[in-house]
Amino acid sequence: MRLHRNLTYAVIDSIRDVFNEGEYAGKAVEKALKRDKRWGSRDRKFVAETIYEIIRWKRLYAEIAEVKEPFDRPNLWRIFSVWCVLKGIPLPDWNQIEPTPARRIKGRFDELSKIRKFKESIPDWMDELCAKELGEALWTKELHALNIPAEVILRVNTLTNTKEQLQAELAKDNIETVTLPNHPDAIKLVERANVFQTDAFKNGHFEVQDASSQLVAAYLDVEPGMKVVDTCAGAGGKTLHLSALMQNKGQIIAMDIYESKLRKLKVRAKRNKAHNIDMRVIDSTKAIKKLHGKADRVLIDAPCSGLGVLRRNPDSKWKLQPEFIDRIKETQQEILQSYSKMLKVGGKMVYATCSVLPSENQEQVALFLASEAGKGFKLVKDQKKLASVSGYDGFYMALLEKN
Ligand SMILES: C[S@@+](CC[C@H](N)C(=O)[O-])C[C@H]1O[C@@H](n2cnc3c(N)ncnc32)[C@H](O)[C@@H]1O
Repeated sequence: MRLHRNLTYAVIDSIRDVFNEGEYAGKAVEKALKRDKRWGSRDRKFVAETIYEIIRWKRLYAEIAEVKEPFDRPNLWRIFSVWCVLKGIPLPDWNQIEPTPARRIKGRFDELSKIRKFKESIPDWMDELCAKELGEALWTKELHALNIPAEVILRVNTLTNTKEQLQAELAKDNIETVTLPNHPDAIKLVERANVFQTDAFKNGHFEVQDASSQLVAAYLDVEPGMKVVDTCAGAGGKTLHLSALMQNKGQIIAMDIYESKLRKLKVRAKRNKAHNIDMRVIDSTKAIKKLHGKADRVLIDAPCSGLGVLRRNPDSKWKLQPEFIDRIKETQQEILQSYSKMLKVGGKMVYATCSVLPSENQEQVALFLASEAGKGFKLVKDQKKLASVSGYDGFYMALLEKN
């Protein structure tokens, strides 16, 4: 493989923005890909994948390169050289690149690979917290799985087409897909492709959604005609799935504290031809009180650490802080206590997160059930999805019933 200067400069600028300026990886990649319209699909793939890889392995590469943050430009190039050598790419003879014997880099790699926090490239605090909660053996396996880039999985929008129709339509664009056992609405891309440019996407025939995430709406056991409150709807990944499961019948009230996210949901709902969704911003407790005892189903897709989705958000390893996790756990319990009141007697509620930490998952549910607000609720079932077991994102979901 021969490295191209312009593509490499785009990578260097992007990792600088993520590491030094706090830019989100997704945003940095988006910006990098806009730099040159002449780049072909292989160039774009190189830029996007290299940025994500260097972000994922930041600690390991920086340790090998013996550089410390904040990284100045020569240090970013040293990190890039480590990436090249470990990929088996000959270092080009450019003036930014110092001649470094590959032997030395490989030697440091072998040495550091004996220590999990370096081998898997993760901050000390995160490694310690997760090992404490999951146990050393399970965490070692899970962390390894969370460092494997996620495949692209789609959820067919059954309001507009069938899985077979979608597969055939994508095949015409040379996008090959396979179905996934136990995930009725999911198909997986055999090879990564920009699905957002397809007519199938523009016509609302699918959404990109991980297989574990697709289990959540189905877990709520909705039926057409019900009144369903999606309390932490965000941009509506699960709201849209609920709408399809309800065959566009009944009412979904999609709530969030951020209006900007609900605005994105509005655009997606239009594209998906999902017509049974009302959006409501939670700007005071009034919005919740109005719905006390009214919902057949309540979904709490709670804000969380996101430790189950590190495969697609590797920059979270560097952005997350332990204090944030402490705060978010308090929010999760407050949400459970308050939003559960919207459920009717006889109704069902799902509490879900994309975290693998028991303290955000089953322990939150246990705390809720033992509290005053949890009286009358019972746990029907729960599922802990681990990337190391399923190959998909880490998720938790609990189904509760109110008697
Ligand atoms: C895991 S994300 C939701 C993802 C979304 N359900 C989906 O499937 O695309 C959690 C959401 O909770 C929202 N949130 C945070 N605190 C909240 C609160 N106190 N009440 C309601 N929503 C909240 C966040 O803005 C975020 O959109």
